[in-house]
Amino acid sequence: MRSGVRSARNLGYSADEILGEPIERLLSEKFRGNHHRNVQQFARSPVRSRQMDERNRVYGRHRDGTLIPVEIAISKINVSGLIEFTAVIRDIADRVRLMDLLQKQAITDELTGLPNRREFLDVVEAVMGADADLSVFLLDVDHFKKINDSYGHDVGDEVLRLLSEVAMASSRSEDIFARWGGEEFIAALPGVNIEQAKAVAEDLRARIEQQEFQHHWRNGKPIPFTVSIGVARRSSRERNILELIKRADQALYKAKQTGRNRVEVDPS
Ligand SMILES: Nc1nc2c(ncn2[C@@H]2O[C@H](COP(=O)(O)OP(=O)(O)OP(=O)(O)O)[C@@H](O)[C@H]2O)c(=O)[nH]1
Repeated sequence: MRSGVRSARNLGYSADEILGEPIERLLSEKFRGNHHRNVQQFARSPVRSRQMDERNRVYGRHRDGTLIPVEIAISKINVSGLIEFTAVIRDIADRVRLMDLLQKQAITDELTGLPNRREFLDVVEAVMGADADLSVFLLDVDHFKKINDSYGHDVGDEVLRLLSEVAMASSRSEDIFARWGGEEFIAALPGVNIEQAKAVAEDLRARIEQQEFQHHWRNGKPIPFTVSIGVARRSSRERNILELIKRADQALYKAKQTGRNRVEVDPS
């Protein structure tokens, strides 16, 4: 099919350059193959207009070769038995960028860059169906209020960021580590039994106590802090992530009650 393109400035062409060229030239390879069939289908269907937008992202090919997300509104009219098509192609790169950003912000904790509570629950619920081992731990900074009160809120924030870096550096790619809220963090360890989970938590607790990491405080002086951790393993057939977290929380409570800077395991 020859195009009657009037203007394709957003794809890098002037009207003179593109008028009469095959419209496939403006499509990415992925859509080129199916283009002819799609047009035929649309021509035969009773539908008179269609809109393709970011829900089923379509990409146009810019003259310089880059792909640009576009929205295409296509409609047809019957002119004395001849079907004519009109397509309006709109560059939606800015809109797509904004939507991607908003989507990312909705699932990310701003301070640490970790997944937030909602994202953690969504991701872990997806792996809850598997029958393999799954353990979680809840981690809480000890006397964090005192850190804020003694050094200021900014330093408190820095402690939270540092903690998330240390925990992320020691976690595996399949682990899900997230900010649960405030000074509480949570980890899901797929394929890990309770003894292994306890060892992972104990290792992290000890690394933090011994300050085995690089500091970047303003005056170079480390701020000593410790954490308490509660660990629980999914019992057989347990499918409710909140029940599992509740048991980890009870273990955490016990760790706090029995002196802090400890790892406690849920007995069930
Ligand atoms: N700097 C900073 N502080 C926070 C943030 N979120 C929560 N907090 C503070 O964390 C503190 C938590 O205090 P508490 O719940 O009393 O717990 P704690 O002082 O850590 O005591 P224990 O948990 O019993 O060891 C509060 O003072 C909150 O204001 C944050 O994002 N940044």
